[in-house]
Amino acid sequence: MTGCNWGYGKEDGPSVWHKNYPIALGKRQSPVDIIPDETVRDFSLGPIVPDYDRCTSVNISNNGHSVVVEFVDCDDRSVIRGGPLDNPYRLKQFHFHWGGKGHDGSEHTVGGVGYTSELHLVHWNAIKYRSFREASKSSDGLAVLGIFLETGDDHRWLHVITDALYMVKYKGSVTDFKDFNPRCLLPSSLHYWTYLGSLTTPPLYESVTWILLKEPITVSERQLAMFRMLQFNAEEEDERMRMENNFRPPQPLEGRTVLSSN
Ligand SMILES: NS(=O)(=O)c1cc(F)ccc1F
Ligand SMILES: [Zn+2]
Repeated sequence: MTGCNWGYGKEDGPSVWHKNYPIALGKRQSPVDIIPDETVRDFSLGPIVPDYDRCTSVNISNNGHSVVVEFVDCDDRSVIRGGPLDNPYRLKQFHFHWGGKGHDGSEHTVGGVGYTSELHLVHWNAIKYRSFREASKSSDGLAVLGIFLETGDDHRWLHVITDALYMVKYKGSVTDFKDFNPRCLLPSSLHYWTYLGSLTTPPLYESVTWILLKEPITVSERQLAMFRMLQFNAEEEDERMRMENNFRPPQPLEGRTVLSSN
């Protein structure tokens, strides 16, 4: 598979991904609409424990679909454990999904209502698998911690990320991004919903244990607008396309149960 044949436009967006990625029509696809009254309280679900204090961020990049911050994942220096997870999962990267000006852009919705944006912290099961690539193809290979963003006051730490966005305006750009600890992006409560799902972009592998925090974090419209100055296209491409609405809409639950921590 050379190059990237999918996007978020009319011709290459989520409604046609199934043509090249038939798993898009599968039984454990993500995102989903979470209906709180239909979630099941599971008292055996312990707290989720993100342990990022020895994390090593490396760079920030524009991959033509989102802005991504990558971490050193050659050992267990930053992991998430507990909750529905049987093993610690290593932090690999985080990225965002967002909408257009004045429009929601989260992937998961709650009671049919979307948030302005959604942050995904992507982790992989290095106990059972030897690489992220191998884990990403395995049913218990990945754990993604999802955090909703709502608009309000400036987020005290998000500026560290938005200040770097001008350096990665175009697809394929990457720049150093050291000493960033994503702990500062977590809300105060770690209460969560969890369910078994998939990557929300091609290849859409059904390998993700989703852990969605119930409490959103607050960012300002001005901070969010900075994400929209990114572009889907590379610098040398003629067609300039603002990076926004890079989210997949909710997919059928297909009989899955969403569990609630409490
Ligand atoms: N949006 S996502 O967290 O499901 C995701 C994470 C990856 F590492 C790769 C593809 C993805 F779609
Ligand atoms: Zn994502």
